[in-house]
Amino acid sequence: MPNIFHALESGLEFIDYLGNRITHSNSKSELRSIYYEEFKNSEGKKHPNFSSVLYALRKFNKVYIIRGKVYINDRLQVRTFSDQWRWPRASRRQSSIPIDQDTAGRCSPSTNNQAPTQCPKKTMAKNTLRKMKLNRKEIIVDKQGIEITSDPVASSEKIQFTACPQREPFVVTLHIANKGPNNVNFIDYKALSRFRCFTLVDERRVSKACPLFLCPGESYDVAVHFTLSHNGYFPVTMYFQFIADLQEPESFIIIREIEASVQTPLAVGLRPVAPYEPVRVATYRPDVSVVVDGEPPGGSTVQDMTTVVKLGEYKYPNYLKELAKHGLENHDDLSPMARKKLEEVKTVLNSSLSMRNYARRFHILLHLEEIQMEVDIRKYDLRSQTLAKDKDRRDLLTLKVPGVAENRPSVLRGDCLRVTKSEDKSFPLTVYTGYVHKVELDRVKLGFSKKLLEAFISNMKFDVEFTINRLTLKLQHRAVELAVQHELEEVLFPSGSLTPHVSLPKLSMFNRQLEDNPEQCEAVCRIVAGSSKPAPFIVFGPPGTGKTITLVEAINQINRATPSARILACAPSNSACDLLCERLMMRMSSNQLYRMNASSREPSTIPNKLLKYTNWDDRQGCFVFPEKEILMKYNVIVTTLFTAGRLVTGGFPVGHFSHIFVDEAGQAAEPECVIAFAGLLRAGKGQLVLAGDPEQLGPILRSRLAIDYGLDLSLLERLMKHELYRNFDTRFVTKLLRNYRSHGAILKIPNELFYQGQLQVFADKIESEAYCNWKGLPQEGFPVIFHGVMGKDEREANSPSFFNVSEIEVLVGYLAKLADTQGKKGLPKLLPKDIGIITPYRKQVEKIQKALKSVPDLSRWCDLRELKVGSVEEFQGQEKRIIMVSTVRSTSSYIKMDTQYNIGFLSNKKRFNVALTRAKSLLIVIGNPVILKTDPIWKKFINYCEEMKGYAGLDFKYEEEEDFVSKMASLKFPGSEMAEPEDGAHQSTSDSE
Ligand SMILES: Nc1ncnc2c1ncn2[C@@H]1O[C@H](COP(=O)(O)OP(=O)(O)OP(=O)(O)O)[C@@H](O)[C@H]1O
Repeated sequence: MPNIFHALESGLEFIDYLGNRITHSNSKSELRSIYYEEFKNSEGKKHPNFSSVLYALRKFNKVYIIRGKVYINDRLQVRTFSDQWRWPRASRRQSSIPIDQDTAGRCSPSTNNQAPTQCPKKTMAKNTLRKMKLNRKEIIVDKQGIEITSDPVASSEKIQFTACPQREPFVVTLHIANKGPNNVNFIDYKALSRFRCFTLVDERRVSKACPLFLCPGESYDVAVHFTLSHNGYFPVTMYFQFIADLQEPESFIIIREIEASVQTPLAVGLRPVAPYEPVRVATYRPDVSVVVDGEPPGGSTVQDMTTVVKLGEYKYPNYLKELAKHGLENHDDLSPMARKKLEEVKTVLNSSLSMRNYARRFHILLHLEEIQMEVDIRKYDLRSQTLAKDKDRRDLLTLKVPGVAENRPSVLRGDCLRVTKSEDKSFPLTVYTGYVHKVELDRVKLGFSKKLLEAFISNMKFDVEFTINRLTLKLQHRAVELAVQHELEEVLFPSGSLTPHVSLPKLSMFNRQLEDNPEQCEAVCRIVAGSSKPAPFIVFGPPGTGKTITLVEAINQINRATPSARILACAPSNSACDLLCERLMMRMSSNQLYRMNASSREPSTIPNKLLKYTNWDDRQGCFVFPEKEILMKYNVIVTTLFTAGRLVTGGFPVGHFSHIFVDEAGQAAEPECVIAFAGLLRAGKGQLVLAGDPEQLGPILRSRLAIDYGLDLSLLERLMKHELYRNFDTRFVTKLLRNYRSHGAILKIPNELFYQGQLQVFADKIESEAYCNWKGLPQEGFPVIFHGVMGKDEREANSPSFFNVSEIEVLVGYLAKLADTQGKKGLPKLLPKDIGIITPYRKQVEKIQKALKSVPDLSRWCDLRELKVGSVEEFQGQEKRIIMVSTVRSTSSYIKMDTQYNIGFLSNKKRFNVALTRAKSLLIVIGNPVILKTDPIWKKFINYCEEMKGYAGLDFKYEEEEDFVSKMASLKFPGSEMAEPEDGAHQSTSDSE
């Protein structure tokens, strides 16, 4: 809150400044425009915002306001100026400048392209931005004799400078010279940027109210004083307006772009390795081809488990592709078959899900998803790519695929790519299929036929087509069919009528912590007793409420009570399965517990401590799938949902598993979840247990149609709408609400946003308050930091992924502080494994990992590899003492792209929820507040941090939206009216994708 006397002083100065332009009553919005456009930043002084000034003037009876009009109190003496700042000077030298008087009495030079007043300001502002981008070349050049040079000198059309964070101002001087033969009037200039990290200084205080007459040979300096105390990237576009010919009062514009970068030396090592150049997309080649098959990575898997239940092909009918193309609407282009089937398909999709339409409906939805996947994968095709011989294995070729680590495209070990020689114009065309042997950060290693390897010469160019892996789709198709065949109606659509009332056993818990939580204890007892059978039992609850712990306890109890019990424990992701395994291995030997990985998993991602429980055979250097009979001896098998399908294929008898658990069940689409039990579970005999939270990450799907007809609904979420579960009948469901993970301040916003404030804070005080007195906190006792950084989201070389160096610098600064303070003044000793860094883009992960290695302050930690850096998906179900989040985004026009590719934090509330609920004691979020605040959820979080004084970093105010819009709308640019653009937080005109 600015000092009221300071605001009053500014207010009086402003009234003085208005001089004879002030009338008895002025519209508030007009005064606001003049205040921001002309007065606030033109005197090298820090004036408060307009509202504070107006408030002070009213408070001291200098003005009063009635219906949006500001009335000057008659008793107030308005000083009138006649020095060089005011109109008299202008009129003295060039009285012939035509001045329009607008409704508020403001004077402005007439322009022919004055925007109509009825045009909404926001649209005008957006048009201005669009025009600036489109006409950049035209408006940046010197013209009509005016030349604008700068110190520092511009290179590549930009005035760029890099500074270390500093308190002293950095000055950019703009030298405006009239080198032409005619007089020119310098009538106005503005700095276009939302950020107030600078002040404008010019001796004569040029403005429309006070233009400057430049004779040939005359020049004038304008200085921009930057105050740069924070890391980041601060672009400012300087806008200069002139009138050349006094008879033809059309103004002309010249702009200059300034880019200030504030960096530490660390940033130098993280710079883009090469300018971003998007990969070129292939053009389509003829369909008729001869296919030469490559070498799959078969030698790297030992398959002792024979195939008993074959997986069908489940190809979609052609008519469905036609129907999908037209959004399941009738269309003239439809074939007679498609037209005939349209109603049938729509009837199935529009009817509510039941056992009668179960398989048919999911077949259609999965087909629609596949059709969309086929369309989407074509976007990644490449042309004229060079393959290279692999250094380690000469029988493999490597191909650069820049987005592969972010699943753009999704490529797994064992997948197949099709390549053709770029110059090959033969007919039919020869297509070589290459099998993926290894996926690395930005390249894949491929096994091709001998024929291609023999003909291969370096620098040979190829066109590449990616293909989709149908295995996961086929497994889902088979699962929904098996669910019907094995009559799982009471599992999928439980009536509750077959569920007997059972008495609950009295159990002493392995994990004594659970004994203090009646809900967890009851859930364990009910699962052990099978109280919901044949209906599934659901453990439901927000983050950190002990769902996984409850499942693990139940598994241990079953194992003790019934050693002959056979348990399958699944989750959608490898990381969630690893976590289950980690917690189970505390009480189970490697003879009892088996972690079965898919052969497509990259072996290096398996945590070391799990190795002896897994099917990775270090001696043979490959994954092993043992015989069914051997596997059936394990008490507990842990697999992902998809890999559970391998057990069905291997012929595990129906009913072998007495219990099937699915953790993080809200993350899987229903057919994916069904893979874990269809063909394995005998209804009535086996117990299915689901645990999850629909507010955390859900299924990722591509087809809009499939989503609209419900494929994105998890089985857990669907069942939770069912009467038995909705009313929390304790025989079927336990709702956990005690959060044992996090400090209350960390939970506050997710709790309000997603759980109606029902979550209760039960975290251990010593652990959760461990960082409340850390000296790195802006506010003692509040272990949440939002650190505002005005960074730049960059890309490099061919990679579509983003990174933000300024955010990494800030992040590393916090890490260094943490490393330095650990074990001191009551702080716990800290190890790299206690910290997690979440960021949505693979490139940022890579750059953070690089930065970690290069910072001397962090070298005291010997095993930095244990500091996990990854996406939200990799953190679902996990927790760390300290979580740092780098949001990366700093340009709003990319947000749509993030939504399209299912990455990024904005516009995905589930990702926000998971990321912000992983920390136990300290949460540090680093991001661009302007961009993030465009999202209501992030806005709430940042406002909360500001209110609680947990806000750090970028401390200068950015212009309020209304003021910025007014300023932009008032600018005059050449060029026709454009469609609405997207506005960015960076107002540099060169922002481009
Ligand atoms: N009854 C309890 N008493 C004390 N601590 C507990 C209790 N139950 C769970 N915890 C602890 O709470 C933390 C979160 O548990 P867990 O990972 O099982 O939660 P979750 O509900 O599965 O979380 P998420 O939804 O994020 O996957 C763990 O550190 C666990 O040890």
